[in-house]
Amino acid sequence: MANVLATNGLSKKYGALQALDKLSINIEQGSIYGLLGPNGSGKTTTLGLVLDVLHPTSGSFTWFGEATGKETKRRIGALLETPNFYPYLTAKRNLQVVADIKGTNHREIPRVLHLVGLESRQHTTFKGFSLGMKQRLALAATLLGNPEVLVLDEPTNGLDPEGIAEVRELILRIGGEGKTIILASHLLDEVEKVCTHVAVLRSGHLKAEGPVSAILSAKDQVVITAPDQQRALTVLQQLPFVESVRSEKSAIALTLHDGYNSTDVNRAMFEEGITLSQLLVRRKSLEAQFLEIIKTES
Ligand SMILES: Nc1ncnc2c1ncn2[C@@H]1O[C@H](COP(=O)(O)OP(=O)(O)OP(=O)(O)O)[C@@H](O)[C@H]1O
Repeated sequence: MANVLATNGLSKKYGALQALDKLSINIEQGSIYGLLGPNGSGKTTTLGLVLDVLHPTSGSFTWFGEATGKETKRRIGALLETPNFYPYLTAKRNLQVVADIKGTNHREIPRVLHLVGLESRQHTTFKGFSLGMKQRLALAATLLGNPEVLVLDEPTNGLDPEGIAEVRELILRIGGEGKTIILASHLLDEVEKVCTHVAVLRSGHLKAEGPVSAILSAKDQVVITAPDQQRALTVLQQLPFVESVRSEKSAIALTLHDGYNSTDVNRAMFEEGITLSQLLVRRKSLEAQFLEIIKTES
Protein backbone atom coordinates (compact mmCIF):
# COMPACT_ATOMS: atom_id res chain seq x y z
CA MET A 1 0.00 0.00 0.00
CA ALA A 2 1.23 3.48 -0.84
CA ASN A 3 2.13 5.80 1.98
CA VAL A 4 -0.12 8.83 2.25
CA LEU A 5 1.45 10.60 5.21
CA ALA A 6 4.78 9.93 6.87
CA THR A 7 6.04 11.94 9.82
CA ASN A 8 9.65 11.72 10.88
CA GLY A 9 10.58 12.85 14.38
CA LEU A 10 7.94 15.57 14.23
CA SER A 11 8.17 17.81 17.31
CA LYS A 12 6.49 20.98 18.51
CA LYS A 13 7.25 23.13 21.50
CA TYR A 14 5.08 26.00 22.72
CA GLY A 15 7.59 27.89 24.83
CA ALA A 16 8.82 25.36 27.37
CA LEU A 17 5.94 22.96 26.72
CA GLN A 18 6.78 19.96 24.56
CA ALA A 19 3.37 19.45 22.93
CA LEU A 20 4.64 16.83 20.48
CA ASP A 21 7.82 14.82 20.89
CA LYS A 22 9.47 13.08 17.91
CA LEU A 23 6.37 11.64 16.35
CA SER A 24 7.13 9.13 13.60
CA ILE A 25 4.13 7.47 12.01
CA ASN A 26 3.20 6.16 8.57
CA ILE A 27 -0.33 6.32 7.28
CA GLU A 28 -1.20 4.01 4.43
CA GLN A 29 -3.58 4.72 1.61
CA GLY A 30 -7.12 3.56 2.31
CA SER A 31 -6.77 3.43 6.08
CA ILE A 32 -8.97 5.19 8.59
CA TYR A 33 -6.27 6.30 10.96
CA GLY A 34 -7.13 7.49 14.45
CA LEU A 35 -4.98 9.76 16.58
CA LEU A 36 -6.24 8.80 20.01
CA GLY A 37 -5.34 10.44 23.27
CA PRO A 38 -6.69 12.42 26.20
CA ASN A 39 -7.09 16.19 26.07
CA GLY A 40 -3.80 17.95 25.63
CA SER A 41 -1.98 14.89 24.28
CA GLY A 42 -0.95 16.63 21.04
CA LYS A 43 -3.58 15.48 18.53
CA THR A 44 -4.62 18.90 17.27
CA THR A 45 -0.99 20.00 17.23
CA THR A 46 -0.14 17.02 15.03
CA LEU A 47 -2.93 17.84 12.59
CA GLY A 48 -1.94 21.53 12.59
CA LEU A 49 1.64 20.62 11.73
CA VAL A 50 0.86 18.27 8.88
CA LEU A 51 -1.65 20.74 7.47
CA ASP A 52 0.97 23.49 7.52
CA VAL A 53 -1.03 25.62 9.95
CA LEU A 54 1.77 25.25 12.53
CA HIS A 55 5.52 25.09 12.07
CA PRO A 56 7.42 22.18 13.63
CA THR A 57 10.20 22.86 16.11
CA SER A 58 12.02 19.92 14.51
CA GLY A 59 11.30 16.88 12.38
CA SER A 60 9.59 16.62 9.04
CA PHE A 61 6.74 15.00 7.16
CA THR A 62 5.78 14.09 3.63
CA TRP A 63 2.43 13.71 1.92
CA PHE A 64 2.31 11.13 -0.87
CA GLY A 65 6.09 10.85 -0.56
CA GLU A 66 6.66 14.55 -1.26
CA ALA A 67 7.13 17.76 0.66
CA THR A 68 3.88 19.75 0.85
CA GLY A 69 3.08 22.07 -1.97
CA LYS A 70 0.09 23.37 -3.84
CA GLU A 71 -0.39 20.06 -5.62
CA THR A 72 -0.35 17.91 -2.45
CA LYS A 73 -2.66 20.34 -0.63
CA ARG A 74 -5.24 19.95 -3.37
CA ARG A 75 -5.39 16.24 -2.55
CA ILE A 76 -6.20 16.84 1.14
CA GLY A 77 -9.52 17.97 2.65
CA ALA A 78 -9.49 19.16 6.24
CA LEU A 79 -12.21 19.75 8.79
CA LEU A 80 -10.58 21.12 11.91
CA GLU A 81 -13.52 22.97 13.40
CA THR A 82 -17.17 23.31 12.49
CA PRO A 83 -17.27 25.74 9.59
CA ASN A 84 -19.61 28.68 9.57
CA PHE A 85 -22.47 28.20 7.18
CA TYR A 86 -25.07 30.85 6.43
CA PRO A 87 -28.11 30.00 8.60
CA TYR A 88 -30.71 31.35 6.14
CA LEU A 89 -29.23 29.74 3.03
CA THR A 90 -30.16 26.22 1.98
CA ALA A 91 -27.69 23.35 2.19
CA LYS A 92 -27.19 23.47 -1.56
CA ARG A 93 -26.66 27.21 -1.64
CA ASN A 94 -24.16 26.99 1.22
CA LEU A 95 -22.21 24.37 -0.73
CA GLN A 96 -22.25 26.64 -3.78
CA VAL A 97 -20.65 29.36 -1.66
CA VAL A 98 -17.96 26.91 -0.47
CA ALA A 99 -17.40 25.65 -4.03
CA ASP A 100 -16.86 29.23 -5.20
CA ILE A 101 -14.31 29.85 -2.43
CA LYS A 102 -12.50 26.60 -3.23
CA GLY A 103 -12.71 27.16 -6.95
CA THR A 104 -14.43 23.84 -7.56
CA ASN A 105 -17.23 23.17 -10.02
CA HIS A 106 -20.88 23.37 -8.86
CA ARG A 107 -21.45 20.12 -10.75
CA GLU A 108 -19.82 18.29 -7.82
CA ILE A 109 -22.52 19.39 -5.38
CA PRO A 110 -25.13 16.67 -6.13
CA ARG A 111 -22.44 13.99 -5.71
CA VAL A 112 -21.34 15.19 -2.28
CA LEU A 113 -24.93 15.79 -1.12
CA HIS A 114 -25.72 12.22 -2.11
CA LEU A 115 -22.62 10.88 -0.36
CA VAL A 116 -23.51 12.52 2.96
CA GLY A 117 -27.19 11.58 2.64
CA LEU A 118 -28.52 15.13 2.43
CA GLU A 119 -29.86 14.98 -1.12
CA SER A 120 -33.47 15.14 0.03
CA ARG A 121 -32.72 18.06 2.39
CA GLN A 122 -30.71 20.18 -0.04
CA HIS A 123 -33.40 22.88 -0.13
CA THR A 124 -33.71 23.10 3.66
CA THR A 125 -32.08 26.11 5.27
CA PHE A 126 -29.03 25.40 7.40
CA LYS A 127 -30.69 26.69 10.57
CA GLY A 128 -33.30 23.94 10.32
CA PHE A 129 -30.69 21.20 10.40
CA SER A 130 -30.01 18.89 13.35
CA LEU A 131 -26.45 18.90 14.74
CA GLY A 132 -25.67 15.66 12.93
CA MET A 133 -26.95 17.10 9.63
CA LYS A 134 -24.85 20.23 10.14
CA GLN A 135 -21.74 18.12 10.60
CA ARG A 136 -22.65 16.01 7.55
CA LEU A 137 -22.94 19.21 5.54
CA ALA A 138 -19.51 20.23 6.84
CA LEU A 139 -18.16 16.90 5.60
CA ALA A 140 -19.86 17.48 2.24
CA ALA A 141 -18.08 20.84 1.99
CA THR A 142 -14.76 19.13 2.80
CA LEU A 143 -15.42 16.58 0.06
CA LEU A 144 -15.78 19.26 -2.63
CA GLY A 145 -12.75 19.04 -4.89
CA ASN A 146 -12.73 15.26 -4.37
CA PRO A 147 -9.71 15.10 -2.03
CA GLU A 148 -8.05 11.70 -1.59
CA VAL A 149 -7.46 12.29 2.10
CA LEU A 150 -9.74 13.72 4.77
CA VAL A 151 -8.30 15.12 7.98
CA LEU A 152 -10.88 15.47 10.74
CA ASP A 153 -10.43 16.84 14.26
CA GLU A 154 -12.89 15.40 16.78
CA PRO A 155 -15.62 15.01 14.14
CA THR A 156 -18.36 14.03 16.59
CA ASN A 157 -17.61 16.61 19.28
CA GLY A 158 -20.74 18.30 20.62
CA LEU A 159 -23.15 16.01 18.79
CA ASP A 160 -26.05 14.17 20.39
CA PRO A 161 -26.04 10.34 20.26
CA GLU A 162 -28.03 10.32 17.01
CA GLY A 163 -25.66 12.81 15.40
CA ILE A 164 -22.66 10.81 16.60
CA ALA A 165 -24.06 7.65 15.02
CA GLU A 166 -24.80 9.48 11.72
CA VAL A 167 -21.34 10.97 11.46
CA ARG A 168 -19.55 7.74 12.37
CA GLU A 169 -21.59 5.86 9.79
CA LEU A 170 -20.72 8.50 7.22
CA ILE A 171 -17.00 8.31 7.98
CA LEU A 172 -17.15 4.55 7.44
CA ARG A 173 -18.99 5.10 4.16
CA ILE A 174 -16.42 7.64 2.93
CA GLY A 175 -13.63 5.28 4.00
CA GLY A 176 -15.41 2.50 2.11
CA GLU A 177 -15.11 4.58 -1.05
CA GLY A 178 -11.33 4.24 -0.77
CA LYS A 179 -10.45 7.61 0.75
CA THR A 180 -7.84 7.78 3.46
CA ILE A 181 -9.16 9.37 6.64
CA ILE A 182 -7.06 10.74 9.47
CA LEU A 183 -9.07 11.61 12.51
CA ALA A 184 -8.21 12.88 15.96
CA SER A 185 -10.42 11.72 18.79
CA HIS A 186 -10.29 11.43 22.55
CA LEU A 187 -13.01 8.77 22.41
CA LEU A 188 -11.77 5.24 22.68
CA ASP A 189 -14.97 3.66 21.42
CA GLU A 190 -15.05 6.02 18.43
CA VAL A 191 -11.60 4.94 17.31
CA GLU A 192 -12.41 1.31 18.00
CA LYS A 193 -15.65 1.47 16.00
CA VAL A 194 -14.47 3.60 13.08
CA CYS A 195 -10.72 3.27 12.58
CA THR A 196 -8.57 0.61 10.99
CA HIS A 197 -5.33 1.94 12.51
CA VAL A 198 -4.50 3.93 15.60
CA ALA A 199 -1.70 5.94 17.15
CA VAL A 200 -2.10 6.46 20.88
CA LEU A 201 -0.67 9.72 22.18
CA ARG A 202 -0.09 10.97 25.68
CA SER A 203 1.62 14.24 26.59
CA GLY A 204 3.04 14.47 23.07
CA HIS A 205 4.54 10.96 23.12
CA LEU A 206 3.53 8.10 20.88
CA LYS A 207 2.57 5.27 23.21
CA ALA A 208 1.42 2.65 20.71
CA GLU A 209 0.71 2.39 17.01
CA GLY A 210 -0.73 -0.23 14.69
CA PRO A 211 -3.92 -1.87 13.48
CA VAL A 212 -6.81 -1.22 15.86
CA SER A 213 -7.36 -4.98 16.17
CA ALA A 214 -3.85 -5.39 17.57
CA ILE A 215 -3.60 -2.29 19.75
CA LEU A 216 -7.09 -2.05 21.19
CA SER A 217 -8.14 -5.65 21.38
CA ALA A 218 -9.83 -6.43 24.65
CA LYS A 219 -8.21 -9.86 24.63
CA ASP A 220 -7.96 -11.85 27.81
CA GLN A 221 -4.55 -11.85 29.36
CA VAL A 222 -2.90 -14.83 30.96
CA VAL A 223 -0.92 -13.75 33.98
CA ILE A 224 1.71 -16.03 35.44
CA THR A 225 4.31 -15.97 38.14
CA ALA A 226 7.24 -18.36 38.26
CA PRO A 227 10.14 -18.85 40.67
CA ASP A 228 12.62 -17.83 37.96
CA GLN A 229 10.81 -15.04 36.16
CA GLN A 230 13.65 -14.27 33.77
CA ARG A 231 13.84 -17.83 32.50
CA ALA A 232 10.03 -18.00 32.22
CA LEU A 233 10.12 -14.82 30.15
CA THR A 234 12.74 -16.25 27.78
CA VAL A 235 10.72 -19.44 27.27
CA LEU A 236 7.45 -17.56 26.73
CA GLN A 237 8.99 -15.31 24.11
CA GLN A 238 9.80 -18.38 22.05
CA LEU A 239 6.42 -20.10 22.22
CA PRO A 240 4.73 -19.81 18.81
CA PHE A 241 1.21 -19.41 20.20
CA VAL A 242 2.16 -16.49 22.45
CA GLU A 243 1.16 -13.22 20.81
CA SER A 244 2.63 -10.72 23.26
CA VAL A 245 4.56 -10.89 26.51
CA ARG A 246 4.92 -8.12 29.02
CA SER A 247 6.79 -8.12 32.28
CA GLU A 248 4.86 -6.63 35.18
CA LYS A 249 6.14 -6.00 38.71
CA SER A 250 6.14 -9.56 39.99
CA ALA A 251 4.33 -11.33 37.17
CA ILE A 252 4.29 -11.81 33.42
CA ALA A 253 1.21 -10.91 31.37
CA LEU A 254 0.70 -12.45 27.97
CA THR A 255 -1.87 -12.65 25.22
CA LEU A 256 -2.26 -15.73 23.09
CA HIS A 257 -3.11 -16.30 19.45
CA ASP A 258 -6.70 -17.35 18.80
CA GLY A 259 -7.47 -20.95 19.66
CA TYR A 260 -5.06 -21.19 22.62
CA ASN A 261 -5.69 -20.84 26.34
CA SER A 262 -3.99 -20.87 29.73
CA THR A 263 -3.78 -24.68 29.75
CA ASP A 264 -1.50 -24.54 26.72
CA VAL A 265 0.77 -22.11 28.57
CA ASN A 266 0.88 -24.31 31.66
CA ARG A 267 1.68 -27.41 29.59
CA ALA A 268 4.41 -25.71 27.55
CA MET A 269 6.07 -24.32 30.65
CA PHE A 270 5.91 -27.69 32.39
CA GLU A 271 7.58 -29.31 29.38
CA GLU A 272 10.41 -26.79 29.81
CA GLY A 273 10.75 -27.81 33.46
CA ILE A 274 9.12 -24.65 34.79
CA THR A 275 6.47 -25.05 37.44
CA LEU A 276 4.34 -21.95 37.71
CA SER A 277 3.58 -20.53 41.13
CA GLN A 278 0.47 -18.79 39.81
CA LEU A 279 -1.58 -18.77 36.64
CA LEU A 280 -4.70 -16.71 36.17
CA VAL A 281 -6.77 -15.25 33.37
CA ARG A 282 -7.43 -11.52 33.50
CA ARG A 283 -10.43 -10.31 31.57
CA LYS A 284 -9.88 -6.76 30.48
CA SER A 285 -12.19 -4.07 29.36
CA LEU A 286 -11.15 -1.99 26.41
CA GLU A 287 -10.90 1.02 28.72
CA ALA A 288 -8.51 -0.81 31.03
CA GLN A 289 -6.37 -1.78 28.04
CA PHE A 290 -6.27 1.81 26.85
CA LEU A 291 -5.40 3.20 30.29
CA GLU A 292 -2.58 0.72 30.51
CA ILE A 293 -1.17 1.87 27.17
CA ILE A 294 -1.21 5.53 28.07
CA LYS A 295 0.23 4.90 31.55
CA THR A 296 3.21 2.93 30.25
CA GLU A 297 6.38 4.93 30.69
CA SER A 298 8.13 5.54 27.40
N1 LIG B 1 -0.98 27.84 20.88
C1 LIG B 1 -0.60 27.20 21.97
N2 LIG B 1 0.18 27.80 22.87
C2 LIG B 1 0.59 27.16 24.00
N3 LIG B 1 0.27 25.90 24.31
C3 LIG B 1 -0.52 25.25 23.43
C4 LIG B 1 -1.00 25.85 22.24
N4 LIG B 1 -1.76 24.94 21.57
C5 LIG B 1 -1.76 23.84 22.33
N5 LIG B 1 -1.03 24.00 23.45
C6 LIG B 1 -0.76 22.99 24.49
O1 LIG B 1 -0.12 21.88 23.86
C7 LIG B 1 -0.57 20.65 24.40
C8 LIG B 1 -1.15 19.80 23.28
O2 LIG B 1 -2.35 20.43 22.83
P1 LIG B 1 -3.25 19.87 21.65
O3 LIG B 1 -4.35 20.83 21.42
O4 LIG B 1 -2.40 19.47 20.51
O5 LIG B 1 -3.82 18.54 22.31
P2 LIG B 1 -5.07 17.67 21.91
O6 LIG B 1 -4.65 16.26 22.12
O7 LIG B 1 -5.58 18.03 20.59
O8 LIG B 1 -6.11 18.04 23.02
P3 LIG B 1 -7.54 18.76 22.88
O9 LIG B 1 -8.46 17.70 22.43
O10 LIG B 1 -7.81 19.21 24.28
O11 LIG B 1 -7.35 19.88 21.90
C9 LIG B 1 -1.57 20.99 25.49
O12 LIG B 1 -0.90 20.99 26.71
C10 LIG B 1 -2.02 22.41 25.12
O13 LIG B 1 -2.39 23.14 26.27
